[in-house]
Amino acid sequence: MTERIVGTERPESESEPTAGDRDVVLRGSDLAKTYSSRLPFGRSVEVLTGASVTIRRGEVVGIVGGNGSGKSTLMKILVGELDADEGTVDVNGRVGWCPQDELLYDRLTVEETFRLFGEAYGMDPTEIESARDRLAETLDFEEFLDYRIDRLSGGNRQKINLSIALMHDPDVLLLDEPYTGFDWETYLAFWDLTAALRERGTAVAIISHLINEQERFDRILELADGTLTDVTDEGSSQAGEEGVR
Ligand SMILES: Nc1ncnc2c1ncn2[C@@H]1O[C@H](COP(=O)(O)OP(=O)(O)OP(=O)(O)O)[C@@H](O)[C@H]1O
Repeated sequence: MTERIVGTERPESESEPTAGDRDVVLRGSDLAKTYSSRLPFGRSVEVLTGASVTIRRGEVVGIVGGNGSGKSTLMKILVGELDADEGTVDVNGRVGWCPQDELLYDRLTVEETFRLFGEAYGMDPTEIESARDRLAETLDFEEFLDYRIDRLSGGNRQKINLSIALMHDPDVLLLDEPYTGFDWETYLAFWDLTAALRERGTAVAIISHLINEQERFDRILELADGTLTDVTDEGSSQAGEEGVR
């Protein structure tokens, strides 16, 4: 089971945090994960073998890797949805999480969806309304607020999925393939939103196959063979090989 340390308290044995450490909002250290087969002669899948990642306030980090390299597994461990076999996750602040598979309920309207998740986050009705209206304006879904989720297009569902992860103003936002299905204008609006979050000190980690504009990221990490490597300066040489374009 992953050891999760939430908040600013650190084990007594560790030395005082440095100024750089105080900016750390999320840290995964030496994470290992193998999916065991339930079948007697089935194959186990060793996905993470000691992956470490540190995410600091106000940075935008891209996480790339081939299909099946373990990006979603890593994200699920970082947000606490899945336990690692080994390693620790250290969280300092509120986490927002936008998974690849939407967490939306088909029969609710967009408005009801905001209310449901807002209440779960402990927000009051005024805070919920103002977050909803701000995000609806930025991502341009104001006209769909009274639509049921199952009546929305894929791109609009994805906008709501992203907004739900954002509405409680998290300190670190983890996004798994966030712009799949976005049209170009929404893609640009997404980056405006990310720039505004970054400006406010929110950290944003984005899993994507498609990193076609590297300058939008402060760092790019590649997940391969179970570990993460910083490839920020060699991104272009990875093109075509690992999906960094
Ligand atoms: N619940 C599970 N049980 C068994 N194996 C799993 C499970 N979830 C994922 N896997 C396997 O673990 C490996 C990593 O999967 P994961 O979804 O984390 O990769 P990914 O990099 O996010 O892939 P993609 O880019 O295709 O979305 C894959 O081989 C996958 O088949």
